[in-house]
Amino acid sequence: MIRPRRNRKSPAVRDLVRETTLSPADFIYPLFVHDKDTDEAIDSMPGCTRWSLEGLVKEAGEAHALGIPAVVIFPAIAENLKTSEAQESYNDKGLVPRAIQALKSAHPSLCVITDVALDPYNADGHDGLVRPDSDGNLEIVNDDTVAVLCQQALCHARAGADIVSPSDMMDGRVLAIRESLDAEGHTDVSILAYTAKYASAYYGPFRGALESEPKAGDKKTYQMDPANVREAIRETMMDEDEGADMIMVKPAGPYLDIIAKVKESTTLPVAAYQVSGEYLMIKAASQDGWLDEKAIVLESLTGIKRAGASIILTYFAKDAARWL
Ligand SMILES: NCC(=O)CCC(=O)O
Ligand SMILES: [Mg+2]
Repeated sequence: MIRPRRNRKSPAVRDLVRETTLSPADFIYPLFVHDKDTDEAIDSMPGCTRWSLEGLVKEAGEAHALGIPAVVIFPAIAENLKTSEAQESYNDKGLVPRAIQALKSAHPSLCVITDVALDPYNADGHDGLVRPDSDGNLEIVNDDTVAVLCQQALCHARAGADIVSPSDMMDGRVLAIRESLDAEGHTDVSILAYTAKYASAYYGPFRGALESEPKAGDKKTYQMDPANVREAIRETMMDEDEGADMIMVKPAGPYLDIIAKVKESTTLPVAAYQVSGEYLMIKAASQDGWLDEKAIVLESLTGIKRAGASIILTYFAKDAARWL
């Protein structure tokens, strides 16, 4: 008789036949930073912190020592620096360039990734510039935003970023950023594109962390409709053509089918972002022992990797690296 259970009979046999293995080397650790001397717990994301520069460097060092190769930094920008044109997003003396420099000088082998989008800097809380159209309705404009994103990517590259990661979902930004970087000699700076970023309710806790909730409207004219999968393939083909080095699907857990299909349609490395709402659901359910946090975290990350993501952005990166 054919008995599949023979391949499950002992830990040793299960180790031999396992198809998916998680490793700390799969993780990108998202870290929040603010321009204050103290570290602050984030109410909307229990267990996460808005770090001072000093705290950021220490936390990133601990993660790197556990085998995590990369961090991505998200800045909480002071309210008085937010403007309608988001000029602070390309200030060479701004918080992000200083964070990049501090991280790279303390941990030269750590891969430092930056978020390229305007929402932390934009008085309107949108990823792009908000302008009235001819009828007076507010519009998130594409091409003028891309010009600012190029300035922002250059600012990060000058400060020493290894990878810039546009999360804005404007059309044409990957090519424009690639050309801007190359023209200034940053030919080795990579682009990790948020290729299939969905207009998701799972981002709620993150916007609390950065106080970057859109002031008016939603993000549905630029982020993707959760109902669509073929459109993700179209976005993938475009970002590959435009010169992306890696592509990303976001969120991760509720979008495993997207990860799998995107993986089949590209030869680029595929990343997936286990976002703040996914994090919070596991945290909340584990707090009173309703779920076993460690088991759930490792199972959710294994599922994301099995679906096809070889790179996972997760707020659990440091815990998971410790557990593995
Ligand atoms: N551009 C980064 C994000 O929007 C993160 C969303 C989340 O973790 O919910
Ligand atoms: Mg696109």
